[in-house]
Amino acid sequence: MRIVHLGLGNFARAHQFWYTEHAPDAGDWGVAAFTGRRPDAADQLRGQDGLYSLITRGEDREDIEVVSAISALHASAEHDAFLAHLAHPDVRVVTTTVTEAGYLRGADGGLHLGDAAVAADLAAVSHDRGAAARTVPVRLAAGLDARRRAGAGSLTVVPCDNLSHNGAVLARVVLDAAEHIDPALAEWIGGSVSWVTSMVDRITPATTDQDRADVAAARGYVDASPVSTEPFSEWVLAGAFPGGRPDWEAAGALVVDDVAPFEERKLRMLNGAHSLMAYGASVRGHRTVAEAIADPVVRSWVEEWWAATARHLTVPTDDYRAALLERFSNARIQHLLAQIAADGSQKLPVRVIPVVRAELEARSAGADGALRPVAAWVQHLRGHGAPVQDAGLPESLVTPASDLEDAVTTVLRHLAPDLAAERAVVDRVTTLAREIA
Ligand SMILES: NC(=O)c1ccc[n+]([C@@H]2O[C@H](COP(=O)([O-])OP(=O)(O)OC[C@H]3O[C@@H](n4cnc5c(N)ncnc54)[C@H](O)[C@@H]3O)[C@@H](O)[C@H]2O)c1
Ligand SMILES: O=P(O)(O)OC[C@@H](O)[C@@H](O)[C@H](O)[C@H](O)CO
Repeated sequence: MRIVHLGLGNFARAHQFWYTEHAPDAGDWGVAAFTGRRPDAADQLRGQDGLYSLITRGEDREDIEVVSAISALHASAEHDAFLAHLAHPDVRVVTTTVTEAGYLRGADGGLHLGDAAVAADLAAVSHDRGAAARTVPVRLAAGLDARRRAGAGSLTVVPCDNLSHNGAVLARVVLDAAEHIDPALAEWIGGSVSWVTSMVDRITPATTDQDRADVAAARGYVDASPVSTEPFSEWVLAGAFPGGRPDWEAAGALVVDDVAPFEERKLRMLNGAHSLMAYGASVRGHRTVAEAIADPVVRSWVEEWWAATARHLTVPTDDYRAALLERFSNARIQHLLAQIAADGSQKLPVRVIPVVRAELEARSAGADGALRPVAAWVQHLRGHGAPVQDAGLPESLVTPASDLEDAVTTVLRHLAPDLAAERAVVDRVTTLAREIA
């Protein structure tokens, strides 16, 4: 085993594990996969030796393949096993898919020291290096400490969540944790750990009973935990791998000097449109992305959002937009808006607000395409459409004011205080919110 993965979810199984499976040197690697929080995913896959069926659903054909990249399965609570893997010199790469919320950043981008779980983990690990830690930044810092003490050598960490500059983001929170535990650990990490930034893309919904039934019907075996995904897949990485890596490029990954232009386009155009639909289209009674994009009103909102984002990107967007429309319209992918709606407080500030600012700066009259996702989020927080699931939501936004304009002001104050002070912006968001619900 030479890769350790944190956050055994569907996306890792459709994406990073798939690339590892299809690398020509796959046999030299193998993944020790840990769940992010609950043990369920490991329990389910243990019953089938880590094997699972990947269903690729295109508009007009479906394929099923069995992926065998997982070599060991662990629940997140198996902290001793995590420390042992990280202390082993064979392990060269750590990957993560723990959602945006799992990085536990504070307002300044550093580790959220005020978070109760972070504080408890730091206290425990500072006192006893082997103590169980639950939060990702402290788990990783503790694992790196085990590696340092074992003299197991350098390591590369590759975050695979939808976050801009995810390598730097993860480095910062882990280094903050390390500094707190032992400044010498932070110094060792600075010299021995490489943080790779990666842009990941493959639409992968949660598993349904239909997925299980489809595998049983097509293959004649029971898979408790298949994954269904789309044919499209992209992985763009930048950074050093001093200890080596699978030949992911041979499986289609792209290694570049700068991920930023790919990342910005994807996060804004794809994930931004997803967020807009999750909040705005669920209010109109739609359940899935395919249903939402088939609604001409929603489609016009998405087109307007794309036009706003495209005006401020440095890479071409025409083909990308056309491909996105096709991907969103793939009705065989049952991507639930309620799933995408989670954790908006982590997403809007990075996906939507920069576009709002750029639009307001560039076009003094109106910026509806960029402001609509904010208006839709306000209505979501007020109880319209998909249910709110957002552990990081600040107290002030849990129950926004019943008066719409007051709610808009409160939300804007949180997202961009300067904009909350601009009458024209508050009025426009209020009008757009009224049109949505
Ligand atoms: N599903 C997709 O289409 C897709 C595509 C690109 C990127 N991603 C990225 O992958 C992430 C996971 O998506 P998924 O489809 O695998 O979801 P999933 O629900 O199947 O898995 C989520 C994983 O994250 C872990 N997790 C959740 N919150 C955590 C926390 N606070 N701390 C530690 N671990 C935590 C869970 O335990 C689980 O292992 C997304 O949030 C996104 O950043 C997903
Ligand atoms: O939780 P998010 O918003 O980061 O992601 C939800 C979906 O937009 C996301 O999973 C996309 O399907 C994915 O990013 C496609 O590559």
